[in-house]
Amino acid sequence: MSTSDNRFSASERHGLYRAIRERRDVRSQFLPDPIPPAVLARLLQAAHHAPSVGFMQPWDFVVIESREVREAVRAIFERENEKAAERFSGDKGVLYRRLKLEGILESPVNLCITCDRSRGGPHVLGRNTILETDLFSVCLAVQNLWLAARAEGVGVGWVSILDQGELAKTLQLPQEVYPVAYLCLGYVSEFLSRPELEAKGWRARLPLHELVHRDVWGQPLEAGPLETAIRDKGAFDKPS
Ligand SMILES: Cc1cc2c(cc1C)N(C[C@H](O)[C@H](O)[C@H](O)COP(=O)(O)O)c1[nH]c(=O)[nH]c(=O)c1N2
Repeated sequence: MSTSDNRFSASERHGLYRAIRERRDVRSQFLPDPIPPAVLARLLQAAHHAPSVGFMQPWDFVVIESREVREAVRAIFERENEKAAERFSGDKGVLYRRLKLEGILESPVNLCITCDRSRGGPHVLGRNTILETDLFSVCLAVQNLWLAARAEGVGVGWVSILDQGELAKTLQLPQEVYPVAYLCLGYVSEFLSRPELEAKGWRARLPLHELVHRDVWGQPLEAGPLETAIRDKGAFDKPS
């Protein structure tokens, strides 16, 4: 049996890597067109198939279409964003204030993915030592949904400039349920070819080879096949 017997076909692999490469955080390009229920259901299924600590599946999905609720969340954003802007001074502050960092009202659907920290009882397999693993699991659900959405042509924007207590109150979350991700979803006029924060000069993608260490932190990868392959960006853009 060859090592590649379990591989996806070339076109399936291309599709998966394409979704990873071309997934974007969307804020400005939302169209008002509704997302058909079958499409939204597939995205929720993708999220629900994420790995989770002890198979805890700690997530719930609050699907928000109500204008009133979205306006309340938008007001929380406005307050928090004003505070955030004050943390950046000079040119950075000017640039920050120019950035659009949410599409709460422009997108047709908002989705809050939560973590029920009490699900499955007090002792969850795998969560005894690292308590945050339930929150990590919810982040994986978010990423599954984000990638599936890209494949469906649906844009997703994560809004984290929110006071979590106020958000929980607005969404009437129970005490033990924590709002991990507030997402804006909708079809888009375009997916930008690179991160908007990079295009607008906020921050660039770091070179991967500088982030890969050998055996212990700080020990760079020596020149060799792995280092060469990592530097060959084309291999990721066009996987064989
Ligand atoms: C946990 C978390 C929280 C946020 C984000 C992401 C994640 C993972 N991002 C999106 C973020 O800015 C974006 O992913 C990067 O700029 C990279 O761009 P692409 O996602 O590749 O388009 C984000 N974007 C934004 O405009 N407002 C926000 O509040 C947040 N919050």
